[in-house]
Amino acid sequence: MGENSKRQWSLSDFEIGKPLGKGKFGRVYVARELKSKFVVALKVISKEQLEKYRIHHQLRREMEIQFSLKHPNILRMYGWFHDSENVFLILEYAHNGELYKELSKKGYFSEHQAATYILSLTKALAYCHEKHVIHRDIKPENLLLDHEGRLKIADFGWSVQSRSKRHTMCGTLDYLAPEMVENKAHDYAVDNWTLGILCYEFLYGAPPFEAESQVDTFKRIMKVDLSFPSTPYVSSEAKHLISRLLVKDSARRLSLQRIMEHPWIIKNANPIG
Ligand SMILES: O=C(O)Cn1ncc2ncnc(NCCc3cnc(NC(=O)Nc4cccc(Cl)c4)s3)c21
Repeated sequence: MGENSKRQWSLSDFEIGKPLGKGKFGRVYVARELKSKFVVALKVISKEQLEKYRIHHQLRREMEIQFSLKHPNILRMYGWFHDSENVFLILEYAHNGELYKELSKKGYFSEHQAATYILSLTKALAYCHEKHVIHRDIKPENLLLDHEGRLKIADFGWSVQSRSKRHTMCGTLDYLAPEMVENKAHDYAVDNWTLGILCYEFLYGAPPFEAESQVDTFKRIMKVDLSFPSTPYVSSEAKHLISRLLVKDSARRLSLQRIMEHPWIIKNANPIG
């Protein structure tokens, strides 16, 4: 598929399979490219919705970003095409679906599994930051698993698309760093904060500042009101890493490089996760 990514695609090049899921702006199907038999995910986005919500520029920005990113832990976008009604994104197929379904099923992950996912995310974010791409909206809904269970950031380019089924209809605050919640200019370090949130959620099954109302979540984030339940058992190294990421002063959060070298990651993560 890679060598053809420049050619003009059309729907007749594909055999459409089962629907994978539906977002607010369209559905995703498994599809097979007829000549190469290559299996992809095809995201169908209605042009009417793009116009209605005036988000075609966001889609274009996402496409530019996704085309320049090639990393084992970032879901590939191989190409796109359109017809009179829809825009179609030709995406890498993540056979094992959404990570958060795996998290809901298991309740919480082992330290080995959590550390492996955090290491994959950290490597993907370090790659994005090298390419000056920040804040890729990393929450469990935007994380997919390939056929080998390898984590893929499937960034939807913006939060509304994130189908946050597990929270109230509008985007959840749980993953937002203080400077974002306060709507301050944010920099790369917001992703480091979110890694702390995800590490906590992978190990305990819920994000650290979850609360009944958005106002209470906001207060807990601004206070960095962090506490560790006594169960499930979590090692002190894991708690140390989380405490070094959920730091209000963005300049004092552990850098991506230091996360990769942290004892908990070195001890627990599968290096080829
Ligand atoms: O389908 C599922 O529920 C889960 N699932 N399961 C397996 C699987 N394998 C691959 N992809 C999946 N899902 C699509 C992932 C996306 C990546 N990039 C996107 N970009 C986007 O939607 N952009 C976009 C849309 C509408 C407006 C605008 Cl402005 C931008 S969607 C998969």
